[in-house]
Amino acid sequence: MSQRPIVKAVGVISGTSMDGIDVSVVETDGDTVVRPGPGRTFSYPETLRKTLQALIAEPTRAQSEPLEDLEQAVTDAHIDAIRRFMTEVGIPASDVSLIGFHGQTVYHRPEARFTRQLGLGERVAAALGVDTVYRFRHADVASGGEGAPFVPLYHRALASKLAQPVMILNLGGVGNVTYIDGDVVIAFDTGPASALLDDFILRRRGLSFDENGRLAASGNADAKLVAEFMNNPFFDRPAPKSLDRQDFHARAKGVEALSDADGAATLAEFTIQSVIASLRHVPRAPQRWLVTGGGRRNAHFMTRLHEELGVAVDPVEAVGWDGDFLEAQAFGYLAVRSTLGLPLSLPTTTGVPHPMPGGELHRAA
Ligand SMILES: Nc1ncnc2c1ncn2[C@@H]1O[C@H](COP(=O)(O)OP(=O)(O)OP(=O)(O)O)[C@@H](O)[C@H]1O
Ligand SMILES: CC(=O)N[C@H]1[C@@H]2OC[C@@H](O2)[C@@H](O)[C@@H]1O[C@H](C)C(=O)O
Repeated sequence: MSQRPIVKAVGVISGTSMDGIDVSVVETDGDTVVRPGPGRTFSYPETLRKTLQALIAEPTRAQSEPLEDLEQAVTDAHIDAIRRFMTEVGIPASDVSLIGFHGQTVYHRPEARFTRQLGLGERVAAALGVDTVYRFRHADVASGGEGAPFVPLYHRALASKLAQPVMILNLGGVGNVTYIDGDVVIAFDTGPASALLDDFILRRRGLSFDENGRLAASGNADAKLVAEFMNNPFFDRPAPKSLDRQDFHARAKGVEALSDADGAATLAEFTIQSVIASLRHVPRAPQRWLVTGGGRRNAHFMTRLHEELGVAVDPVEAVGWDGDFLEAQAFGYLAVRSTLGLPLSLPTTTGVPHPMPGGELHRAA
């Protein structure tokens, strides 16, 4: 039995896809007890989303401009999302002990000990009257860690009763895996998930993603180009390792010569092969993969993964989790861990020298 009190924490994140602000809630002791609640996604105002998309395409600006107005606007969009969430699911602020506020990643360069998430924790705490934890990744990066992925300890808590080893795969803008086998937790970013494909479909068709992977499934992947993409030292680099959303964009230009369908098929295959390459960095091949993030809705990804891996590949809903809100819940869970001084990351999840606490707490008053 856990000795720690169980509290209600709201977690909020906008991922690298910038497709919306995800808010969810978890009741937890910050350790082994995790009871996920409902979640909601709220879109950024269109102009704000466009501003952010333009910003991440210009790494020098994302790295060094002060971006004060933008950071306020991003924060206010999150505050609005949390307010709407609490109203819609009927949880008053007075019932919430803590908010875990991830913010919006706009630039991530752990090798330079730098990661940037736009978001003002003190503004959230003051506006909502709830203690708020933010800046989750900073202590990790400052001590030489990758600063990502951070969801693995939440995966571990959720997966404690599943047959192991099990692999949890998040297909967001960037892909990441968590390998869990008892006390062994190995995590790392795998490569692009939907980011390259999303940007390609937007350029070619004016659509924000390839619904159900239909276009990719209708084309033929260019094997030579896929092999070229995969001929990248990143895939042999031992874990832990992490990526910026834009890391593969410059190298993926070869698809421009292809038709819409073949280009989509080629980029999708790059994602699949980069996921398969993750097996190079785990001790045993898991007999089950659980897929979370928006990419689990891409039927072409799921079919190809199953064909290549030859084992069960299921959306996380197969074990009762909600693949739209695991990341939001994770930052609620990590906020509680932060206030307890418990580690948020491990040498095997981010490469930190020792299990690393982190996050900064802003009191509501
Ligand atoms: N029905 C669908 N068919 C195909 N792809 C989909 C579908 N629904 C969502 N996606 C993909 O999922 C992406 C969003 O996934 P998700 O919300 O998990 O990303 P994120 O959390 O922003 O990213 P990250 O985990 O990298 O921070 C979309 O950009 C889209 O490419
Ligand atoms: C720096 C950053 O925001 N990284 C994201 C991104 O999106 C997926 C992958 O790359 C993962 O490493 C991370 O997000 C999740 C929430 C994580 O930290 O686990």
